[in-house]
Amino acid sequence: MIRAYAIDDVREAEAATDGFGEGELMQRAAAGVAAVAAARLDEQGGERVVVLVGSGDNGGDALYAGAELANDGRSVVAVLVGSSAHESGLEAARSAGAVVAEWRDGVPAGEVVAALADADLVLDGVTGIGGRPGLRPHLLALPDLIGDDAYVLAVDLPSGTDPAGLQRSDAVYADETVTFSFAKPVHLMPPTEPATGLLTVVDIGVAEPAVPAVERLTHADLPALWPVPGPDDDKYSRGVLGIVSGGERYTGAPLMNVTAAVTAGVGMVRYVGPRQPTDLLRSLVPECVFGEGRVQAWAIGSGLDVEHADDEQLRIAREALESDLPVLLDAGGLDLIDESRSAPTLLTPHAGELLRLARRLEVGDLDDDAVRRAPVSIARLVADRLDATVLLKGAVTAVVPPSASGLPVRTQADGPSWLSTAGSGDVLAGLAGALLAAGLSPLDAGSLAALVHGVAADDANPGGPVRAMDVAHQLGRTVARLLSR
Ligand SMILES: NC(=O)C1=CN([C@@H]2O[C@H](COP(=O)(O)OP(=O)(O)OC[C@H]3O[C@@H](n4cnc5c(N)ncnc54)[C@H](O)[C@@H]3O)[C@@H](O)[C@H]2O)[C@@H](O)CC1
Ligand SMILES: Nc1ncnc2c1ncn2[C@@H]1O[C@H](COP(=O)(O)OP(=O)(O)O)[C@@H](O)[C@H]1O
Repeated sequence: MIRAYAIDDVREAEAATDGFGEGELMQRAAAGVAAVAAARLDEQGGERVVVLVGSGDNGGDALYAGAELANDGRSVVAVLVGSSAHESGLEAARSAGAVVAEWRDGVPAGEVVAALADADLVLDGVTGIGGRPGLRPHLLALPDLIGDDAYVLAVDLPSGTDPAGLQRSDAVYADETVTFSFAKPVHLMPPTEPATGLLTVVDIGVAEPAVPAVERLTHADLPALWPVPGPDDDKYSRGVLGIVSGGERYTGAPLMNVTAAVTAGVGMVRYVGPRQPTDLLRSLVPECVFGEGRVQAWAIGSGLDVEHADDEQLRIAREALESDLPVLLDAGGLDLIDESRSAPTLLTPHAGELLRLARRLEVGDLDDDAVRRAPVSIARLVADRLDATVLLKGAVTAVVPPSASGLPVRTQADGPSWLSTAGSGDVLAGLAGALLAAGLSPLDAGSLAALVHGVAADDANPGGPVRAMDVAHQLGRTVARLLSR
């Protein structure tokens, strides 16, 4: 498990660390950054370094790291971009032979433009965990001034990104980010992770705070969470999943749901739907059984058009929502909920579905861009209103439990972009539903399903396009591979 901690808790942990007062932590941080920078320069055979220096301690780290690189004989230009700069760091960089330039406002001088264009490595120390989201107006041009061949190494976080990872903003996009002692939310959250690049954690001796704000499952977490059957299990004890999905119009969604659940090893699937998808399932997924019966969880809504749905589907879906069984609601099924349930509930919208749901629930005054700007915050508003866990799909999928649970957000970024293809959300719903039926909590079922779904997409066709049905067919082999690690 990768864990990231809220910024206030990070500050508290730093303040409680021995040596905090004497700037010792900054020296350790700078030494870690300099070591990574030197390694990357050696790998590329480069030696021209530009250090971007903001007004806070992040700029101090970058200056001391720049001083070490200059002492090692690299050519270093320190560009001061804030209203002030860390004094002793600046002194160290100057004494080591770094050239110091200023770009505090307006357009940069020619020497700054040339240094950025020619740099082999840009050390980004404009903002750290004390930064406000966004780049100052004069720095908006910065990303375009950095040469295409430069390796951008961010100190603690890519400048401009929201340290809490909640808001999307203008930012530097790094190839790699060196952070200290443990991850911060910015490195794992949907709007900010893409700017982080490779994440390298350097231990500077700060102890991990007690409670994480964000978690990420890794492959190594799967064996402890995956429901592996024992000799006393039968199909009922392993979990029966009821699926209400599809219709005469969307006949494919039930095929993806059911195939995914069956391939992932559910005890049994009972499908409820009209004639055509039922006939298709009878011939294509013979393991499936049909009609009502006892289940341990429901997955409702993939390819379900509530306005034109078959009466029996709607009746059973409504009864499921009133029951004390776990329910997953996907796609059209999200139209069926408007108040909290007493049983575990997992909602699996993509961004458009989340916006529609949030507007229907009137959780805030939301413009069209609201979910793109602050995805996890909107998911949280819905989670709190419905006392449900919201799994917001995307390149970085966030599984957001209600605040009252006290549980951290989980985010997963395991799938290739090839996974953004029609039907892949239906596969995820069947897979997560199978895990709910096996007794996992919405947070575990959602995050584990997102992990396996993403890894299976890559396993199905490494490095190339993948169709949703191939992801569904791959799930069992991927689970076996991860269990045998
Ligand atoms: N506190 C500690 O013990 C340690 C801190 N370290 C470093 O210190 C950093 C935190 O330092 P600070 O609290 O000074 O925070 P920052 O370095 O993020 O600087 C905050 C200052 O930057 C300016 N600023 C804020 N938002 C800005 C924006 N969007 N654009 C331009 N300038 C902006 C403001 O003047 C603000 O006061 C960490 O990220 C890490 O790099 C490390 O030295 C390790 C130890
Ligand atoms: N750029 C991306 N990289 C990786 N995975 C992605 C990306 N975009 C979307 N996904 C994943 O693809 C799936 C798409 O689901 P969804 O939009 O519901 O599709 P559908 O409704 O067609 O089944 C989700 O699991 C989502 O997390």
